[in-house]
Amino acid sequence: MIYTLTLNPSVDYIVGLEEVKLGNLNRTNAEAKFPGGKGINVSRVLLSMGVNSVATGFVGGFTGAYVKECLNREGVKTSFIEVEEDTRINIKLRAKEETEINAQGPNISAENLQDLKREISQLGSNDILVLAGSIPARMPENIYEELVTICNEAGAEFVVDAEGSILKKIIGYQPFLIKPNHHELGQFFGREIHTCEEAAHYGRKLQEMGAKNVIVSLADKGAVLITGQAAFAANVPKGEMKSSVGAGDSMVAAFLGKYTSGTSIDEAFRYSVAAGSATAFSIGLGSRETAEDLLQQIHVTRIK
Ligand SMILES: Nc1ncnc2c1ncn2[C@@H]1O[C@H](COP(=O)(O)OP(=O)(O)OP(=O)(O)O)[C@@H](O)[C@H]1O
Ligand SMILES: O=P(O)(O)OC[C@@]1(O)O[C@H](CO)[C@@H](O)[C@@H]1O
Repeated sequence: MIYTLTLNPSVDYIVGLEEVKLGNLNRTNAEAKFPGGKGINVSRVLLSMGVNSVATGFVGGFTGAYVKECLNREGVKTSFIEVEEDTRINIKLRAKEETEINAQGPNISAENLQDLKREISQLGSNDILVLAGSIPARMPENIYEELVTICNEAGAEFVVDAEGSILKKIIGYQPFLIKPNHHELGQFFGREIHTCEEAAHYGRKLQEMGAKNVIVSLADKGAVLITGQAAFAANVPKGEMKSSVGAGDSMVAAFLGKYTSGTSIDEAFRYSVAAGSATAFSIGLGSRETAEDLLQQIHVTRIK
């Protein structure tokens, strides 16, 4: 079974404006809200592909109830731990540029944390845990290391989709997959990365440091996959960019969903790019139909 862990879920409030005028009253011309958080997005995309998963993490208050209710209504299985404070609301401004304001998240008590660790220690060798997104502000900073250690002890594979500073801490624990974007990869190595060739070079270093598979996304410039045996590059399809929120999560979901269903690794990668772009071309997560329509435009080439 695939489990997704979102330590810091959110209600994503997406608002459209012509222009953001700082220091003024701004009125929106469109708005939408979704259950958010990286692991939750992974579970929702998996479901759209017909792949079951269990979404776990901490939810609380009216916003937490909203997140849980939306997921349950869609059919995503959940096993959340209830916390006292409200799940955060993240604001995504869609004007000429995208601007995101992500909140810190609720307090997580020592008891909440113990419950989570107990849940993860129950995983087994047929399970994969996707740990994704930020750590709520008042949680221990080494929480990802603690959780992936429990995963390793339980014999479960794990995937991490989080900022470069978190990747640095967990890379040696041999994640099955990590998916930095080119900025995060650049932060990791203290340099700028602009091309698929550079991404493949530095992605290979992450694979040598412990990651079994590395996908580096470069937004509209393409993506690369580095495995123990080979490296592949893909172009991205053309389309109207609507909101990139969740595009990276869609890639993780589609790669895992396809690969664990027996699809070859390069084809799973091609599908992952299609799912990423389907989301980039949608408000909210892209549908399976949109991803499948885009597939034909995507070509994967072996580069090593
Ligand atoms: N302008 C674009 N045109 C086509 N596809 C895009 C575009 N921007 C993003 N994508 C798709 O989304 C994927 C992920 O984009 P990106 O590299 O920005 O990752 P990310 O920063 O992790 O995403 P997120 O915005 O979810 O954090 C890309 O590999 C691509 O498939
Ligand atoms: O603050 P974090 O946890 O880093 O990111 C949270 C978030 O921006 O990530 C998702 C998109 O990837 C959104 O649904 C959500 O609002």
